[in-house]
Amino acid sequence: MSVSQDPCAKPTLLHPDDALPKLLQQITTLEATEAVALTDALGRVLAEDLSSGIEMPPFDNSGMDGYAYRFDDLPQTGTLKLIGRSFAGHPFTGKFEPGTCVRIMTGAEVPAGYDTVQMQEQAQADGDNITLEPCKKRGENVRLRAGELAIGQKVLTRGSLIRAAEMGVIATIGLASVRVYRRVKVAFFSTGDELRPLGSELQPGQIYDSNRYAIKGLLERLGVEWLDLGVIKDDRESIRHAFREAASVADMVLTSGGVSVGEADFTKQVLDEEGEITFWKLAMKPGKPFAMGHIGKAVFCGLPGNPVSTMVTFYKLVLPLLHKLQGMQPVTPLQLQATLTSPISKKPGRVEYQRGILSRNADGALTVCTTGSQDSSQMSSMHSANCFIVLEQMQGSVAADTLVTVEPFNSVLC
Ligand SMILES: Nc1nc2c(c(=O)[nH]1)N[C@H]1C(S)=C(S)[C@@H](COP(=O)(O)OP(=O)(O)OC[C@H]3O[C@@H](n4cnc5c(N)ncnc54)[C@H](O)[C@@H]3O)O[C@H]1N2
Ligand code: MOO
Repeated sequence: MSVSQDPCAKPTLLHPDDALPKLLQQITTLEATEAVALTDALGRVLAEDLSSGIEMPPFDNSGMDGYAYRFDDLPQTGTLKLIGRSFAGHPFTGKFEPGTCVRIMTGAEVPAGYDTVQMQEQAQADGDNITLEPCKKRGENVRLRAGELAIGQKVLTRGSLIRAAEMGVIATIGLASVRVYRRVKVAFFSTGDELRPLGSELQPGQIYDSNRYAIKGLLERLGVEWLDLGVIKDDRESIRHAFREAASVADMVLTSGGVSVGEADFTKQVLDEEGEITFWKLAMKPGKPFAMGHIGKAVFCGLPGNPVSTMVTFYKLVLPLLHKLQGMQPVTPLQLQATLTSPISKKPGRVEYQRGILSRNADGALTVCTTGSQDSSQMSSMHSANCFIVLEQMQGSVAADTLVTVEPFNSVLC
């Protein structure tokens, strides 16, 4: 039995994995950088390599609340004489003496001469006489000076996204400010005479403009600066005006709708006149009519109007472009294998990013099912998903119990 081909697939259309490097070649990272206080750096991209100017930890310190002692003094003695205390921020000021110990707290400096810490649960105190269960090895419960970082050791590289962990790393080495790339500016608008603002009453043939809100959500998650130009009528001059305004302020102009072949699909046509379309259509579903180019100094990305196509092309194509524009190191999506719990219907021809729900079954194995109808007009299929099920270009339908590739959503979509 012959398998019918996806009628939207053409042999000339590129696989998204082959298209992406070509799209990325058209992106030049922003040159401008700025110094920001660490408190304002979350979500920004580091524009410099960072090396540590200090040793971390800066002194030998205890990993437990207990007693610091010299390893060689036990087990011969068993009982040691307590001669002082070392608390975090209040080091012991006395001098080491053989056969003694010092009461010590977690993070407090291990005084010179002592090399091991026994936790207090393994100790018995009788006044100043401390009987310790000997530690198994020298250095137990001691965090050595420079054990984590030496002076000059690189801690973060240029292009790192500053998340909570990087905030912590930067603070660890004592930097109150860092140099980051300036924020990318993105202007976006929706096109379509059928689109109505939220809160208005729908007349026959009209729908609400949902894509602009999804795009705004994606851009906010990314931490870029954005300008929402609203809904633009399916009219050449209105679209032309919107393009000019967007390109005058933004590094990237994003549109939704009007990139297919319909008679009112003016986005691509106007951009052809005002700038240049350098790429159009690829072998992916949803998202085939994605267009890219430039207008003035701004990069142009034309997202297909079907709501799911808008979100998927943003996530799979625009996101890596924005990452490069803002200087971020490329991110390779995490892919896992999971067992499909119900069959999937697919025609060979395009790579499909079906919306999936990834979970673990009672045996702890990863399983996945689709969110139901995969029509690209149904935004709700994105809402209930937590991953894409990635089905390769020439693959046909997939039976239940087959292992499939899944890509869990990252924080931009979650
Ligand atoms: N003859 C062909 N028709 C279509 C093709 C094709 O190759 N040949 N491609 C189909 C594919 S695939 C897609 S995806 C869509 C993309 O079309 P456009 O980018 O031109 O988008 P529109 O025609 O303007 O709208 C498509 C669809 O999406 C709804 N829409 C548009 N904008 C919004 C919005 N902001 N919020 C909510 N919904 C929106 C619009 O009402 C349409 O239903 O073309 C196929 N057609
Ligand atoms: O690619 Mo369209 O995005 O199939 O709906």
